[in-house]
Amino acid sequence: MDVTTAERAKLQLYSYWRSSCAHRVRIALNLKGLEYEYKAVDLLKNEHMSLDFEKLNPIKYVPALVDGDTVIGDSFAILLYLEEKYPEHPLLPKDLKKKALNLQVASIVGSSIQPFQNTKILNYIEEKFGSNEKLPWVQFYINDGFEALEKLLKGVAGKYATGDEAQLADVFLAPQILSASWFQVDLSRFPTLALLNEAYDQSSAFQAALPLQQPDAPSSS
Ligand SMILES: N[C@@H](CCC(=O)N[C@@H](CS)C(=O)NCC(=O)O)C(=O)O
Repeated sequence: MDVTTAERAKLQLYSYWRSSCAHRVRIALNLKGLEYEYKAVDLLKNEHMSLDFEKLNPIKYVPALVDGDTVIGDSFAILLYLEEKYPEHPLLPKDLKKKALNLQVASIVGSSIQPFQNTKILNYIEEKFGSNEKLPWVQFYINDGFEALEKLLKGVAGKYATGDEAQLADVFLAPQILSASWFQVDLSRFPTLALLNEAYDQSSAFQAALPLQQPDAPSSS
């Protein structure tokens, strides 16, 4: 379905600058050339726990997307929605094998890496086992996931993860590789991922989605 410019103006993204899940959606919106209103949700002030935010996403996580009368919580659901409604710059290739690979990469990041580095779980680890256990915990899950991703993408990746266009896999990988650096993960162990990261650094759609470029990032407040 083609969508008019007036309808596009309705997009609102509830985001937190440092959230890797919101970062995914920002990249996709930029790749698709969709304008959106940035609605900052301060996780440090627990704004995601408010009753107002709960109406947007009952599980109380960012991101959430509002498109007219459609409200979607969860980055995966948002990305698949955007993909169907706004087909420009497709994130999923027609080739079934490549499509499955994109979904597999997205799922590894979204289900087998990122949930283990979430604030909620890190607070729990700290409370139960002490603050020293947090970093090795996160590093274990990132390294474990990155080993799988490296095996999957080695020899398959082009400029981007599954070819020469940025697709869903890249939308998930770029924020995860960035947050791995926050947790001092050594990317040189993963040469394919390191090369992809260089491509992300050179893309304006990826650059504009970076945490420090967001209106709620500390340097811009
Ligand atoms: N599966 C969800 C996960 C969302 C999620 O974990 N969001 C994080 C930021 S990346 C969050 O809101 N964390 C708040 C908390 O842990 O309390 C998605 O992909 O949107």
